Amino acid sequence: MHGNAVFVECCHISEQRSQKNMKIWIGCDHAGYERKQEVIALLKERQLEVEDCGCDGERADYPVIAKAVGAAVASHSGDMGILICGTGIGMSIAANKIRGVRAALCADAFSTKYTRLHNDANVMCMGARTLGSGLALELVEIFLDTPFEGGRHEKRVHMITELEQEW
Ligand SMILES: O=C(CO)[C@H](O)[C@H](O)[C@H](O)COP(=O)(O)O
Repeated sequence: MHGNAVFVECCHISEQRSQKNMKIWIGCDHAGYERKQEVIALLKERQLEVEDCGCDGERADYPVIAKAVGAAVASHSGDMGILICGTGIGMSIAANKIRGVRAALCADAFSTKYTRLHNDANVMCMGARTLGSGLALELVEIFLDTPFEGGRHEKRVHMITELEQEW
């Protein structure tokens, strides 16, 4: 195999490996419970390791769940989080308060792809009352399958990390 092809192949294999080793931390409030069950089924179909941080269908306050998922993602480098509430907004506001979390509200394919490519988002937030099941599951696939592009975006993501130390 040509040197460059070997490199590309190795990157591909290591990407697959890191997907296999990666854990997905998932959580929802009462509004997102049913959608969360669908997303968990998809993740298991993809043989990903999933940790459910609640709730179990009972009424729940989204900051509590956002904290559980956000703290887990922030302390396990390479892992990712999925948070679902009514709109996804409360979850994203709360999760982004945690140092190391880059949570993105995902409601369309383009933004979902680019928040991985450009922002290296590590938590995706979705609204169960705003997105249908088909689109939500498609967005999960896009989020998981899109790598961070690096390059000029590295510096900007680093600047976000610096902001976390400053304020
Ligand atoms: O936080 C939210 C809005 O940003 C979520 O959509 C919650 O799920 C919503 O606020 C829950 O509302 P409910 O009337 O208590 O079901």
